[in-house]
Amino acid sequence: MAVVSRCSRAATAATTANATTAPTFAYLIRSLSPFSSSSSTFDPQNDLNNRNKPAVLGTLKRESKGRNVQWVFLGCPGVGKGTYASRLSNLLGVPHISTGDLVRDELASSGPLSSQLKEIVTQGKLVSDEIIIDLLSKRLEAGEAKGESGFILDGFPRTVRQAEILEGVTDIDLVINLKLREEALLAKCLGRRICSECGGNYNVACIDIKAENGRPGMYMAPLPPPPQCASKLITRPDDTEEVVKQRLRIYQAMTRPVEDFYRIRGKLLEFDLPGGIPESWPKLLCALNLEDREDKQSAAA
Ligand SMILES: Nc1ncnc2c1ncn2[C@@H]1O[C@H](COP(=O)(O)OP(=O)(O)O)[C@@H](O)[C@H]1O
Repeated sequence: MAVVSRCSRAATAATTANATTAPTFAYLIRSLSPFSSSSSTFDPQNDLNNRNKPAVLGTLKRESKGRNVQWVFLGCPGVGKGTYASRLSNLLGVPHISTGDLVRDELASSGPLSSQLKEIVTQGKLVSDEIIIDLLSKRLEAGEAKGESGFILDGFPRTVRQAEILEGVTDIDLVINLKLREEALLAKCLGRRICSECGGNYNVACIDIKAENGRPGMYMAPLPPPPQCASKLITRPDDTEEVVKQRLRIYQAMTRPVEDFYRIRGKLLEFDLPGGIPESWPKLLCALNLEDREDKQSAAA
């Protein structure tokens, strides 16, 4: 996909040349986390504000000029964080890092954490900050080794504590808060399907909310799999009605406050999804002052 930036702060960051922030960030997120061996008694205020933060952040902020984007996606389960984060990642050439995917990879690996994680995830609960930061640090370190720079985070931070840790180690440029009408969220989660072979994400739900009491209707077409994937579809074990409702409750309790965390720092971009990908993608690009030339060309063809 080709990208043209039209002058927002966010888009400017997107198109500037790469620099060397990623190594520092992966190292810092591990070393500043409350669980690193160098920090035995953690008090977020003391540790981040007084002890570690000023020195390392000074270095990081100097180095971060002219780097790739460092964005975060927030939003309820089923809103489409993965879909839009992945599209922006292709457009901007930065990695899309989903902590939900990291957890699922760890589960699939049958490593030492997997039985513990399985119980937490299938109950719709949050994994501990310790485990999630460890998984994220490893992913960032692997990315650094491949020369990655910048990121679009999806699913992290999910608690104010995670947001404080992240804010202590790097400058997040922008937090995109995706919002979708509540009646669509459950149906979207229940309609999610993954191809067990290629990992492609599809959705069999057809959302058709009629206009009512002055509220406009909303239509979201299904995203069907291509024929070669159709017989290999699986459903995430945590996408059952009971577990999705629990995840939505946990989002309200634990993640909603993260929106305020970024709102008061002037980093939150609220984006109400108007419908499915064909309506929402161009509007999201417009809100970000970005343009997807290839998408436009294929639409015009
Ligand atoms: N930042 C995080 N903190 C704690 N747990 C997480 C985090 N990210 C992912 N998880 C775990 O992985 C599960 C799946 O995450 P994700 O794919 O992002 O789901 P959702 O569709 O609910 O946004 C979560 O329900 C949670 O158990």
